[in-house]
Amino acid sequence: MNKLTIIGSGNIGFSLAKGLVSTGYYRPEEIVLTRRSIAALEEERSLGFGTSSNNKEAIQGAEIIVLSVLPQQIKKVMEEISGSLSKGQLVVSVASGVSCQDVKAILGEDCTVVRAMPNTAIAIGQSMTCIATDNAPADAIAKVERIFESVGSVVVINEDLMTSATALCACGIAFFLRAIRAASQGGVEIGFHAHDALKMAVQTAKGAADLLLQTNNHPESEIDKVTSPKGCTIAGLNEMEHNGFSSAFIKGIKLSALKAGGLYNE
Ligand SMILES: NC(=O)C1=CN([C@@H]2O[C@H](COP(=O)(O)OP(=O)(O)OC[C@H]3O[C@@H](n4cnc5c(N)ncnc54)[C@H](OP(=O)(O)O)[C@@H]3O)[C@@H](O)[C@H]2O)C=CC1
Ligand SMILES: O=C(O)[C@@H]1CCC=N1
Repeated sequence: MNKLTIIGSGNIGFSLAKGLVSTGYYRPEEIVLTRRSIAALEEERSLGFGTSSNNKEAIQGAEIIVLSVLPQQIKKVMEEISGSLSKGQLVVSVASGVSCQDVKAILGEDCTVVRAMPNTAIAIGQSMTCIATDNAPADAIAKVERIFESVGSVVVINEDLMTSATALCACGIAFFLRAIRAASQGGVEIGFHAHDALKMAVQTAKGAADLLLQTNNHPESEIDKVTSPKGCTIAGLNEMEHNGFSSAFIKGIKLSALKAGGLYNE
């Protein structure tokens, strides 16, 4: 019997499955992944996962069902599986902008629903995942927490902050990746070959993140250590700020949060 069925083996569903297997939390044969076409699940099959294009069959006997389709696709999926759920099955939705109440409106008010908002670093066990629920029992939340803690860090938050979590953490991966790309492009302009510039930018970004994780210091206190008086760092930093660096980041995060909240009813 499978323990976990992931409906929607796309970017995040498949990443979640791979992450959970690579950290040893589940064995591949304990996870079933679905898509609308069985032919599209070849890679999943080759890795030993169960695969199916029949969502109703795929959820039979599963302890946990993860809904990992687009917000625009989830209604159809929920309507399809509604009525096939068994008592005690836990539903975890990773869909942006879909509330626990939206899920229960279709799957039934007595359904236990927990929302999770991971990011794609889940594939390598480095996700920042936010978890929320309206009224799932503590043991259900703890179960979901343990799963996502095996593939990164977890914060349990109020459900009304889930769209904000989407912007900061799930979309956030893309924002930091773009910042790294921009740094490497700057590196090329000042003399490095692209592959060296990218390697340097990536390791520098990793060092910055690890500094904060390991010291718990505020970013600005670490910045103070880099910015020599009349030096080149403060000159570059201030030039970036004059061009709206922090402002652009903040505005982007605010717009993403706004957009995330409206995806279900688009
Ligand atoms: N990508 C990310 O970084 C993150 C995404 N999310 C959320 O996760 C959800 C999935 O996003 P993402 O993985 O990027 O999207 P994808 O489009 O990559 O994945 C969705 C998957 O669902 C499958 N699918 C669609 N309809 C059905 C169906 N009826 N039955 C079974 N499978 C179906 C699609 O396959 P096919 O078309 O072959 O059926 C596809 O593989 C979204 O709600 C998103 O908001 C949350 C956090 C991060
Ligand atoms: O862009 C999106 O809508 C999804 C949700 C969070 C990350 N990717």
